Amino acid sequence: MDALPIALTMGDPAGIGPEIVLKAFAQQQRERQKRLAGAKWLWVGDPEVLLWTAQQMGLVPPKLQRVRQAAEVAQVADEVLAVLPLEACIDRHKLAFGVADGAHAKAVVESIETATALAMSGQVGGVVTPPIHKGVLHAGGYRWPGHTELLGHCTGVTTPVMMLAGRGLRVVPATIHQSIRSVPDSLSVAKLTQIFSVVGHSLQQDFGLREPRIAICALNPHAGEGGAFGDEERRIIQPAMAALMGEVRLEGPFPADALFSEAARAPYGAIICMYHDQALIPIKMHCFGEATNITLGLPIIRTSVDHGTAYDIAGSGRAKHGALLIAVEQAARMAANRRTWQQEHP
Ligand SMILES: NC(=O)C1=CN([C@@H]2O[C@H](COP(=O)(O)OP(=O)(O)OC[C@H]3O[C@@H](n4cnc5c(N)ncnc54)[C@H](O)[C@@H]3O)[C@@H](O)[C@H]2O)C=CC1
Ligand SMILES: NCC(=O)COP(=O)(O)O
Repeated sequence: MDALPIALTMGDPAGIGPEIVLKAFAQQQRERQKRLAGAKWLWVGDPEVLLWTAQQMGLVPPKLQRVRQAAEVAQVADEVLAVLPLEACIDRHKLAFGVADGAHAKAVVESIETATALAMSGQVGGVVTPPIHKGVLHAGGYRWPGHTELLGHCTGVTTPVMMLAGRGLRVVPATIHQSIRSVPDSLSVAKLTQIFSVVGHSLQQDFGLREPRIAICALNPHAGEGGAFGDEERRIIQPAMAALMGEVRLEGPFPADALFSEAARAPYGAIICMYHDQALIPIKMHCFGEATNITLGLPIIRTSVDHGTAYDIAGSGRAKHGALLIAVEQAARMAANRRTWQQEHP
């Protein structure tokens, strides 16, 4: 068993996050012996949210034990969920499933910041984040569109990189939460070079691939067809690839529509895409509910589910929790891989 617990953040209290934590923790307990890492969980959030969710949904309320620091988790019994409460609270009398409420943003952000600080100081092995609602953060006055950008801020990393991985496919959007209109202007040689380098390093360090090959998607249809409709491939993507020649095995830029057949993608450890949907549509078609959202390039391990807050089904009991269990296992596996890598590359 990993000595360090995995921190789970609170996520959006009005979405399906608390429900999938309750269901996943119960399953994790039932299958404790066979589950990969067996790391203990530390839920960082307002305990009232879990109790309220269980009560509203008629679920057996979990046994919770409040702790003041991560080191206490080792003493918490296996069948009990350790909880690190926040300073900011959620008003359970105003909490309603499926309602985006900017008043929750402070606690949502504090949970992520606290868990990240625990990981930065080596008190937890990684951070797993149930979904947040980006509109809630925005309404609460926060400028980060999502976890990825907030985690970059908390860890002092200027280019945090999003990856979604599942059933043998790993995709990376080079641009994330921004308008499609703004995508071409925000691609630069420097930015892509940084992302390509982060992905190459992470495939070795976190995923244990020795000499990963990485496919790069073009931005334009048919990779611009020799400049007939778009020249970002020639002006930006190719020079970024050239800058890493001999360091990272990059191939492309390929027309994106041709890359996602099983045969085309088979040789690659990851496919780097130029914008959010170019990456996320194929992975969600491939294995929605089983993929993990991972932030690369951070000094800590962070994984998440591949889905959002699902307000449309929050409170109905229909939320599937499999992606959360997979995300926890992925975090534990990455932490182990990273430790091995660091021992071999002091
Ligand atoms: N990791 C994160 O924090 C993520 C947050 N989001 C945020 O979530 C909010 C809602 O996003 P949507 O685009 O509506 O995507 P969504 O993933 O929340 O929902 C899309 C569809 O999938 C269903 N679904 C999602 N998760 C499910 C589960 N575990 N079990 C059963 N059905 C499930 C929903 O009911 C809905 O029909 C947005 O604010 C978005 O930004 C979206 C993706 C990831
Ligand atoms: N579409 C993925 C997503 O929105 C998750 O973003 P993040 O909160 O992990 O940055």
